Amino acid sequence: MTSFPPLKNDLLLRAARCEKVERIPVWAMRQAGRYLPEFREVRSKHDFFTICRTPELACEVTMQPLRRMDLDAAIIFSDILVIPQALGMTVEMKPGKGPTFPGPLLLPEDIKKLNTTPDVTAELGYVFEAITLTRQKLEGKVPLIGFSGAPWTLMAYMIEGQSSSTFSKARAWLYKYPEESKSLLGILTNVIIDYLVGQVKAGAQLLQLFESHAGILGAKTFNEFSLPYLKLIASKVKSKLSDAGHATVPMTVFAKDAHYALEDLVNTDYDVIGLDWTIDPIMASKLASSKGKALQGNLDPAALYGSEESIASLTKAMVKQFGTRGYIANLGHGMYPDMVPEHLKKFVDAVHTCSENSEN
Ligand SMILES: Cc1c2[nH]c(c1CCC(=O)O)Cc1[nH]c(c(CCC(=O)O)c1C)Cc1[nH]c(c(CCC(=O)O)c1C)Cc1[nH]c(c(CCC(=O)O)c1C)C2
Repeated sequence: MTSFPPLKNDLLLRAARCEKVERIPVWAMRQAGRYLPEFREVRSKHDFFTICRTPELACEVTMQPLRRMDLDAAIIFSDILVIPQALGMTVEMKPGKGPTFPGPLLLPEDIKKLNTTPDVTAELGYVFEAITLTRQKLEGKVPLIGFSGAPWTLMAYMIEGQSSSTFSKARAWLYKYPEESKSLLGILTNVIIDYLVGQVKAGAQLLQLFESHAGILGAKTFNEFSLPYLKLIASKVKSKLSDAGHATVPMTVFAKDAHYALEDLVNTDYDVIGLDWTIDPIMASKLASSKGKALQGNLDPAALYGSEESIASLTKAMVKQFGTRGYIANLGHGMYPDMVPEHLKKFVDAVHTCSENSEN
């Protein structure tokens, strides 16, 4: 096992375990990326997936936001779509269009064309290397978050072939081919489990699952095609790490727009439930605290388009609603590319100022 510099700021990990904190930890989804001029500079010289596949470049862009603001976590620079690539699919990142699959899954027979049991270290070892390098480079400043897309969200892109407001092709599979859909979700689940275990062994200190397209499912389809796989991932990642004699790490599930599933998610093995901005903090806090779960979120990212004064007052109001125990401040979704870094800094500073010395 690689040894790393000791962690100097463990606020995120303590909050994730609902332990006492001196102040509330804060980070932002998509904190590394296109809204930062220094990222655009790197991106102007390299293809998106080349950055992901080159540990020095991935490490550099992971560190960029930390140089600008007092974030309490780093998140490894990568993308959820590296898993479809590991299964043998081609994914291109087209500027202005986002991810594109030239050969999406059209019919269940296409599943047979996938490499359904990839050697995760051979295919995704570059992510593990980037994590190990970044842990060294962080020098224990803050914890490093690893992540993966959740099975349904990955399946949605693999069938749709690109982003979509309805993902109607992917949703059609759930009704036309329910059994084949479950078999694809099972294939993805197995790969995700090994991928996340590998990330922890490489140095990730918390794991986040992005079920970014939970909102296009309903309560019934979520219960059938998302929740069972999310549950399996949390329990298996933890048991596999324990069986390997490795310490487990806290796990966060972010099922965007799955307001209908909050109670179910609180009853899983995830330690932290990520909330989008449509969820009422007080209602969510009552649910989560009764089960000893932490919450993460949930300022509307669009609030960062407002004035610095309004960012500070909205942040203060949000922190007051969530309380200080078992809470990680974040946005309710990722940064948008046209945002100004100074406004994210204002959000981060506002969390610090209004939560310092909070005792509970
Ligand atoms: C965690 C993460 C992701 N992508 C990137 C990161 C690392 C950066 C960070 O968080 O700091 C870099 C990351 N990923 C991408 C970019 C921009 C690409 C470029 O530079 O051209 C960056 C910086 C490309 C990408 N990749 C994806 C999209 C969204 C497409 C859609 O709207 O449907 C896009 C635009 C898929 C994707 N990728 C990711 C998600 C889950 C989070 C979310 O819901 O936003 C999703 C859905 C996760």
